[in-house]
Amino acid sequence: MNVPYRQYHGTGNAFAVVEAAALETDRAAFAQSACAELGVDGILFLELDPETDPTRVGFTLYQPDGSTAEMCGNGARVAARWAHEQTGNRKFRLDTPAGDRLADVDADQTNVTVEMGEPTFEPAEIPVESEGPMIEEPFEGLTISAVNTGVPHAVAFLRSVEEVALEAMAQPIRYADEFPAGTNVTVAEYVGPNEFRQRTYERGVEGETQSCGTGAVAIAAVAVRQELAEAGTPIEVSPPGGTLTVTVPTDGPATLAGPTVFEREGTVEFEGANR
Ligand SMILES: N[C@@H](CCC[C@H](N)C(=O)O)C(=O)O
Repeated sequence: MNVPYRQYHGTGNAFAVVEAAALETDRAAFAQSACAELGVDGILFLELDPETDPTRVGFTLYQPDGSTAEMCGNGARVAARWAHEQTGNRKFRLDTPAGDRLADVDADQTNVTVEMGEPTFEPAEIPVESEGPMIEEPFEGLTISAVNTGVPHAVAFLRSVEEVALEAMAQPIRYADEFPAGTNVTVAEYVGPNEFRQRTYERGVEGETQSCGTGAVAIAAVAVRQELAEAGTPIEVSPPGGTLTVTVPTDGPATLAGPTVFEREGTVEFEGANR
């Protein structure tokens, strides 16, 4: 069968959007082959419910290794952009495995802001095996803080993120027994007040991506907690693929904002059947 897709990226984090009804079975196998064929970091299966206000969008992300993730910051921004193109609306409620997330598409039709939920440092909610919040602890050669921003991140602040061998540094942490669900590994560099550089090794992609939205929020959440950035004010986080703006209030959900880009549309051949 041929599965239609539309491809986008959010600051370099690339996704193919497939309407949920187009493929209801064998999604893991489809994601494994389609991500490799299209060169994307995930397949977003999206389902619109135009009867609701704001319009509800069912959101499921399958990753290149066939796993699903509870949340994806850039994927959520791409999902809202796609939903805007389908409906003309600008406000959406994304129904993700991590919970409902409100998303707003700017009048420019490309910039999207998503509510990301409240970052948590509670070990059981990350999950990480630790007696208390894991903050600035020596772990597998880095000093890490563990936080869940919809998905788990181990965040390490470094003098510079540019030259480091990220995959080699990240893998022992990503697969450590202390993280029973695995973890994304994000390194951060302080550039100036409320400004950081980012690189992230992503679980599920099993490599570095050009951008990671939950990782940007994780950096901002740790920075606010460590008083390296100010709560409730815009924090600029720059992964290799662009710049994201994050806010982390003292109470309430963090937000993630940034550009989205439509790249192409087409069909992917798949040997499975839509049963
Ligand atoms: N790229 C995403 C994060 C996707 C999920 C992650 N790989 C995981 O398995 O936890 C983002 O923009 O947040």
